[in-house]
Amino acid sequence: MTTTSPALEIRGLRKSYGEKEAVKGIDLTIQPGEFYGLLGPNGAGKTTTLKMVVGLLTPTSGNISVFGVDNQRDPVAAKRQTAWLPDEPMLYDKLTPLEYLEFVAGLWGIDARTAASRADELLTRLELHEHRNERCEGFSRGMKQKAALAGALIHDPRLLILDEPLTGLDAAIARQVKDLLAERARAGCTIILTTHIMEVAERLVDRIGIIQHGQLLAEGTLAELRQKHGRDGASLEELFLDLVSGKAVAA
Ligand SMILES: Nc1ncnc2c1ncn2[C@@H]1O[C@H](COP(=O)(O)OP(=O)(O)OP(=O)(O)O)[C@@H](O)[C@H]1O
Repeated sequence: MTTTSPALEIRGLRKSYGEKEAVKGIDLTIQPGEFYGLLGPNGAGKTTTLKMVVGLLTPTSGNISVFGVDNQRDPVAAKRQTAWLPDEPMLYDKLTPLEYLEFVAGLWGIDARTAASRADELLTRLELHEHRNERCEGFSRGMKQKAALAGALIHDPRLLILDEPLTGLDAAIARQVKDLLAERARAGCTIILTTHIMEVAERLVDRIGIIQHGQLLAEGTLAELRQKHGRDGASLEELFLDLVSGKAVAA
């Protein structure tokens, strides 16, 4: 591992489920501190790609390095630096958020004092502090999502990967989550998220990758995407729809 390594480097990544090839040779480099949005239609291969990055799926071929650590050669070291928030996070419903965070911190081997202070900070930041001793089973979807996000952040990961983190959240909770992510990004955390909400990608992320049929169709900042595709002033939604429908030529 070196300090100059990209936060994430993917080379020639492929994944087949039986006969079906879901990811067809993706190359992607994300630099430390970048906030990256992965967009694509349903079934494009976003979740499959990210699950390979976090070590939940084994690639059919290709390489993935997290801060210079090959995630197949040294999966534990790669995972230590990474957090994964799936689209349907699993919480232990019988635990309170505080117990859940203590439990997750314990899995990472974080000492009790550090865990308690991080849990306190995260629960306060996400406005869950007053519910810290209530069981998660009575929580709304948004509260559960926030507790799961706190769990993902408890080991202070350098790379945070979130699959559809804002789906199904009301406006107030979505704002809290977006603000926390923007804050983490400003503090230097590398963040990758998938979303179908174009406004989120447009406002929150630095760089966008569009995946379709298991391949990276286009990549860049919004300004770069507009320029590359000759669509001055176009919204991300317009660009996205033109690219995936083939009206704009991918570059
Ligand atoms: N466990 C699995 N077994 C077989 N096929 C799968 C499996 N998981 C995903 N697929 C298929 O692989 C392709 C890519 O799926 P994936 O979930 O990665 O897409 P996605 O871009 O995340 O989609 P969405 O936006 O709908 O979440 C799809 O055709 C999907 O049906």
